[in-house]
Amino acid sequence: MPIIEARALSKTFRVADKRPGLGGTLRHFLRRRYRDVAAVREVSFAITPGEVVGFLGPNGAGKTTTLKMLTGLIEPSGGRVAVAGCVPFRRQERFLQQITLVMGNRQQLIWDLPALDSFRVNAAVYGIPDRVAERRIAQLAEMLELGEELRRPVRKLSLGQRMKAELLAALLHEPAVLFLDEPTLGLDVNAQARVRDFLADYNRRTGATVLLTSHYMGDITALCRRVLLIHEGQLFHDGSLERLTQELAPHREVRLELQDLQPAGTFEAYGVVESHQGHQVRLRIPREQLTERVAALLGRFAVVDLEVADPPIEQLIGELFRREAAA
Ligand SMILES: Nc1ncnc2c1ncn2[C@@H]1O[C@H](COP(=O)(O)OP(=O)(O)OP(=O)(O)O)[C@@H](O)[C@H]1O
Repeated sequence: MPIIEARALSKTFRVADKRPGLGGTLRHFLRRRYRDVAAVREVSFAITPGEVVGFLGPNGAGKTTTLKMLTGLIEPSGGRVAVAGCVPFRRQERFLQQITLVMGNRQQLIWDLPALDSFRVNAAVYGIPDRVAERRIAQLAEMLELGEELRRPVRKLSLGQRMKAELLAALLHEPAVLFLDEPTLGLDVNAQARVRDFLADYNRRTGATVLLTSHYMGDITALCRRVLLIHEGQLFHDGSLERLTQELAPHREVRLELQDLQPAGTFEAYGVVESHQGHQVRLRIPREQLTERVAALLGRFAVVDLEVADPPIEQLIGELFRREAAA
């Protein structure tokens, strides 16, 4: 039984079609014109309990709008959606008790108070008894490596500490479903890694379901076996990141470090030469010919180092959408 299910889920926003300047404002005032923006178009997917799913797509693809429909913040224009057996937009208590939404660019903690005070407010809102709340705060604080910081006003915390405190606040009611929109936004590499480790650990310990958007591919590769890729409001891919990489890049990249210099043109027979400078060579080789070509390279040249990699997924997705836009 899926815990999140979307069927032909759609959202169209009606936006004012106003020309710039005073003239435009006056004209709009006298004769209002609107146009429809189809932010999400017939998106369908099902997520089973315990899955950690990445939600990818370029800016404006419709990720946040989808998350808002899944959490009941906005009403779908079409289709059906169910989360934890509830219709999100009804915002029933039973639903709110089972979900949480964390947005990297918004905060729910009270700026001038210590995070601990905000946690107590949250605990009261969710009807969590004091002793239970204290125990959960202690447990989550340990997992998140938070301590004395929680007694300082939130405004005095670093971005990374604040984000971890936000996560703690969002998880206090032990939701079964976590919707995370850019949870590592703006964090430095170390803080990103800590938030990531925490999420992986939390999922392992509690079996919570996670749907996560991130511009940092590192988050997605570290956490998600499955990814949904959305583009211009439509679902483009639903499956493993590996399969997405294979679909987008039917080749792999081979990087060689040679012992001896070789003349230009030497490697054209082995693949598409992306660069050849001094002892370093980068080749694109079709996946199905990889073993045979690498064996041939190793047989023919003195190779000091060899690395086989997939092209970066950001690059592949970027290329794909540029190709689509040009078509
Ligand atoms: N309240 C709104 N009113 C009108 N249009 C909106 C509204 N919210 C979103 N849109 C439009 O819907 C489309 C999808 O936006 P959305 O914020 O869901 O994208 P996103 O994938 O989350 O992008 P990003 O990665 O930049 O956050 C965009 O064209 C956006 O301008």
